Amino acid sequence: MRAIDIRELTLSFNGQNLFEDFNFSVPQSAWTVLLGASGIGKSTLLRTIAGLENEAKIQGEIRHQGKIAWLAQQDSLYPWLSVSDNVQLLQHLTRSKTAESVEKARYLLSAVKMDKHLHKPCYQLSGGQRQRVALARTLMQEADIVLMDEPFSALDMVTRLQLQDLAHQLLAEKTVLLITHDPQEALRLGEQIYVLRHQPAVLSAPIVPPGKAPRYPDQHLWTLQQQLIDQLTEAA
Ligand SMILES: Nc1ncnc2c1ncn2[C@@H]1O[C@H](COP(=O)(O)OP(=O)(O)OP(=O)(O)O)[C@@H](O)[C@H]1O
Repeated sequence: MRAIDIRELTLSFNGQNLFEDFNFSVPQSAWTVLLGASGIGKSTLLRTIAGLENEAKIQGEIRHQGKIAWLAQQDSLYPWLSVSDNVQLLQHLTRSKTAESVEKARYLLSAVKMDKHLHKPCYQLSGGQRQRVALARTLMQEADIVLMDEPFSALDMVTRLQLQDLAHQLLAEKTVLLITHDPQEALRLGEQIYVLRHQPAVLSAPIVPPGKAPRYPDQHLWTLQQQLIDQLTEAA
């Protein structure tokens, strides 16, 4: 089953086609990863899928099954709101917090190991802690599809590995489309990995790493990583 289906997408800014007759589909309940050179159009594609791209000229068909949530590199938490209220942002903004939503936020914050910080304002958190809260907020939305735009890229390596594992565990049933610049992250988490190249953008053949995610580097993954790096280098 396809969760996202893009047919014959042509998308341009100021007459320049980033995508032309572009076809792409994302299977349900799996992690699909997109890599590609800076400026190729990855974030634009994600915004287009989410219906948030207002400035491009867009033709073609974009379908998705179910509700979409978004997790980005810039966590967009409200710095002066508490951790708990950031997770209940919708309820906070619409003044519809209930005992149930408070409990659910607490449960999700415990899942991301942030329940000790429920009442802290978010400006007091580290980058890794903020991304944990952002992940809990994404989970609070109970979306079927999670679009991730480099959510771990600003983190140190150890925190990044921890959050990759956590996100993978907590989003196991979801359809995830992840954008990253990191071939190793792609190979750790992806069930299918594509590289976007050229302008207008063209998709590579999918790379399907063996075994279950999250994976740990072995000889075969190193070889696949080199393959991805070669494709990215060729595209640069
Ligand atoms: N609103 C806009 N108006 C004009 N051009 C835009 C607009 N948004 C994006 N672009 C251009 O579209 C191209 C693709 O941008 P996009 O952010 O999608 O790239 P990307 O692959 O996500 O890059 P990066 O990896 O650096 O984040 C870039 O050349 C960018 O300048």
